[in-house]
Amino acid sequence: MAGPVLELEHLRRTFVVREKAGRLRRRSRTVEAVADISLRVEPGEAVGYIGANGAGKSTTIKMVTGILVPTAGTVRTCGLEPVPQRRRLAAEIGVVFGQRTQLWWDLPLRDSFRILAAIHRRPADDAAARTRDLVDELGLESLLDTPVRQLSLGERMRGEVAAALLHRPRLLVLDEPTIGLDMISKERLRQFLVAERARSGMTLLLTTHDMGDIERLCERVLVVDRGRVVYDGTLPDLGAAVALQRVLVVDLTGPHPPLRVPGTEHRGSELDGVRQRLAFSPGTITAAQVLAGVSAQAEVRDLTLEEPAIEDVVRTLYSGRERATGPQV
Ligand SMILES: Nc1ncnc2c1ncn2[C@@H]1O[C@H](COP(=O)(O)OP(=O)(O)OP(=O)(O)O)[C@@H](O)[C@H]1O
Repeated sequence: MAGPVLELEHLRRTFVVREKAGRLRRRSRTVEAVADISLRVEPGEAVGYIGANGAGKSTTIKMVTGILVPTAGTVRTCGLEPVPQRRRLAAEIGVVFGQRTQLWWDLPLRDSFRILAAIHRRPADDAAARTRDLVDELGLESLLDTPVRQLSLGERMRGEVAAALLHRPRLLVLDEPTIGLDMISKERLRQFLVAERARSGMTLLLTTHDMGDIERLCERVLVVDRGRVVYDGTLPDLGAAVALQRVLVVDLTGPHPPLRVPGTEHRGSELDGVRQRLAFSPGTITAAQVLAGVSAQAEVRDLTLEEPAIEDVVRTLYSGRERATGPQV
């Protein structure tokens, strides 16, 4: 089908909350979760939808997937109106909420897949072949007979992603898919998603607080703040706009004066310099070069690399806009 996968025009959603205003009185307050969002996503795009807590991401996702009715504006997902055409939409999209499950808690994974294939009315042989492929690619074979409640978080998330893709949706919506996962599980899921996109050409919409997810999976980034899109572009351009920095944390074998490595900024020492933090911009110098610079001066016992926090990205971006154009209200 031609046309955009997502088309949002002046989308708005408010909530009325009742709160205490004295001992007996209560008053209503309107929360503007999504203030005014317009955007288009074309087939095959991979879009990261990021922002601080409470920025309006989940509310947008809920309107896009037909869980919430907009207060104003329009939303079309795969050419459909999500709420009135929810059944047709279910055939076009797959959704994974990192904090919720679409699997049957007490049933073995295998049975959840069977039920979902039946719900989507897939022909038996097609459903079996598709399930086999996904089980294979996501390494779920040995888990098929395990009840979902006994799976680890990483295993369950792989099951959730398989369940969302069984009916070959055109759009996969992932809301915090890697939350709480260890590095290995995150990487495994990301690798699968990269490969699956290359195979199927599906469109991806992803919310996350993990910049690693964005880096690996998304070509386009939308930053939302207080219910509005404040940035729409590539991650490298976002990095240039807010000088996204990473921090290399090194533990040395003994006390050491502050390290001076060209191209980095010393961000502090602890325990007489046993632990030191060096900030750098990945566009200017690589982590390996920073490490080489440190190793030339001191013996490194351990190291970690800190990704920039999305909250910092948004804060920097927003304060930059306020300085440049005045507050956006
Ligand atoms: N059902 C609701 N009733 C009242 N207020 C709500 C409701 N859902 C969301 N909100 C409010 O709307 C705002 C946006 O919430 P939303 O969940 O969309 O943010 P988010 O960007 O997804 O945040 P997070 O990263 O924490 O998940 C918040 O202030 C939230 O408290």
